[in-house]
Amino acid sequence: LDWGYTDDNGPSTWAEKYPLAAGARQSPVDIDTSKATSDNSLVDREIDWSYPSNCSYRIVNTGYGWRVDTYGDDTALSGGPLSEVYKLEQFHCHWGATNDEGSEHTVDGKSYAAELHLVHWNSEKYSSFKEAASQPDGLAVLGVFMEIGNADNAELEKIISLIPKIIHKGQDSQASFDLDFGSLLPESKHYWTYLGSLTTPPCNECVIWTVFKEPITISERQLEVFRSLKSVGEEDAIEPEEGKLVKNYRPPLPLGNRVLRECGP
Ligand SMILES: C[C@@H](NC(=O)c1ccc(Cl)c(S(N)(=O)=O)c1)c1ccccc1O
Ligand SMILES: [Zn+2]
Repeated sequence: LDWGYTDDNGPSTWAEKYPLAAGARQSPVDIDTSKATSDNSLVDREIDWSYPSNCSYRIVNTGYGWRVDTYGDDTALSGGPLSEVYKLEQFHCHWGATNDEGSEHTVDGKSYAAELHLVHWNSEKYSSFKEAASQPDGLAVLGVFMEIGNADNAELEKIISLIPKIIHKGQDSQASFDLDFGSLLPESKHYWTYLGSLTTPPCNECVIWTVFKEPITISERQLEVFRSLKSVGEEDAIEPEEGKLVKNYRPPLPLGNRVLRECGP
């Protein structure tokens, strides 16, 4: 892998091959709640999403984690910090080796056990995800913190049940049952928003970030299934314990002189 999350190819090395990673508008960031400013325009235009509950989808092991590719036809995200309507392209997750780390954004220095990212692109202004990913307002990502709870997350369970089929990099599975993406979001619509980047190479500075304040819960067992994924292909003959994707999060970068806005207490 030319980049990854180990000591020799991890976040501190990315700028060597991906110069954008050293930019001034990088993600994730530590959310310093004392720096967040309320903005009435955010309150007036409530963030709104519509995901049909009968979406078919494909889950793939990209070597960096699992990713669910949606066929975003009748999906829509608008309002809040967004001036146009964005379509859902894919969603994926970041996690750590232990439960006290794993999220990418942190809140006053606190990490959550994992973080879900729903990646949307500005289909009103641009003609493809790829084109949008080269524009400053091209992508809109919803970030959802995940904390350990006793209950399994029922919607995530449908994804988790497919992971044993995609243990190795490059494997994918077409899901047969429906997934209600909306149920992966917290009840409260309160969030922080700022301008940032992809948190993975090539780290394009093209993302309007919206990070929900309220976490959803995931069980320890479910998180362990994530950590059973491998970053290498089936043909890479290595020891059974090697190549496990026990962590795939980028630590926070400086907010710098960017504005951090919030909607809701
Ligand atoms: C390849 C790698 N990155 C993406 O897929 C990706 C694409 C666009 C965006 Cl905007 C983001 S992000 N993290 O800024 O929301 C991540 C990846 C990471 C983790 C799990 C699976 C996986 O495939
Ligand atoms: Zn992500």
